[in-house]
Amino acid sequence: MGKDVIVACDFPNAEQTLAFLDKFQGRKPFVKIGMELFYGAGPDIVRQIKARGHKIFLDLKLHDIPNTVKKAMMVLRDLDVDICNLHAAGTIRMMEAALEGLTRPDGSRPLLIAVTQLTSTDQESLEKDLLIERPIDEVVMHYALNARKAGLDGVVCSPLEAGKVHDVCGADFLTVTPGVRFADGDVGDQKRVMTPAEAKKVGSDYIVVGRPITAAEDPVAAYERCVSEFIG
Ligand SMILES: O=C(O)c1cc(=O)[nH]c(=O)n1[C@@H]1O[C@H](COP(=O)(O)O)[C@@H](O)[C@H]1O
Repeated sequence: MGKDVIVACDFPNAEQTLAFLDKFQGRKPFVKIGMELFYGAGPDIVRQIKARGHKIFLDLKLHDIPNTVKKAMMVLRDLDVDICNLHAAGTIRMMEAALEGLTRPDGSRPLLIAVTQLTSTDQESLEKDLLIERPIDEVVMHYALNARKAGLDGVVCSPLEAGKVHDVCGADFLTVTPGVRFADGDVGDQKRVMTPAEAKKVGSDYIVVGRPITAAEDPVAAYERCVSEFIG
């Protein structure tokens, strides 16, 4: 899979999501289904969006004991999505168990990536709330290396860390990067942000963009702007 813009469809139900996707007419953006939509609409929304021809990143950020994560992944593998994720903080063993669960009997599986540190976390909250007294990019690299050791395909991180993750883990280790904002846009609750053009320069493989597209007056124009800045 090449570089792409993934649209975070953070809506509470199927109706709003499908009405949003209808605006794109012939185009089929790569879609992220996160907790809000999955909990609101259930697994059927994955099948519906897949049937419309979109690639899907199912962002449920699993984080539990290895056995529970493995069994949950065995359920998710039948949804036939393109990318799944979990929290790297769940340990290397948990990530290995997830990979076992996600692998189908014929050996095929969706890509699996691990969240390193959420893009809403900054150095201050890392130290004060999480009691991790290390530079945030060092923590991200450590978690990325753990994900690679477990056999995962890449990580979710800020575009600020994408270049270094590639240096440390290899050029083909995927960097899927939310925390993307236009230069003239609202940052909201994101802390570690870059523009789509900056994310391109530092070598992010995918950018994940939600509100700058979904809350725009013209979402299709906002999506096109992301594509032209990030892919050119
Ligand atoms: O795993 C994710 O997708 C994710 C990880 C992370 O560190 N930060 C992050 O923002 N996300 C998701 O990326 C999307 C970003 O949305 P916006 O902030 O609206 O662009 C949301 O759906 C988040 O759940």
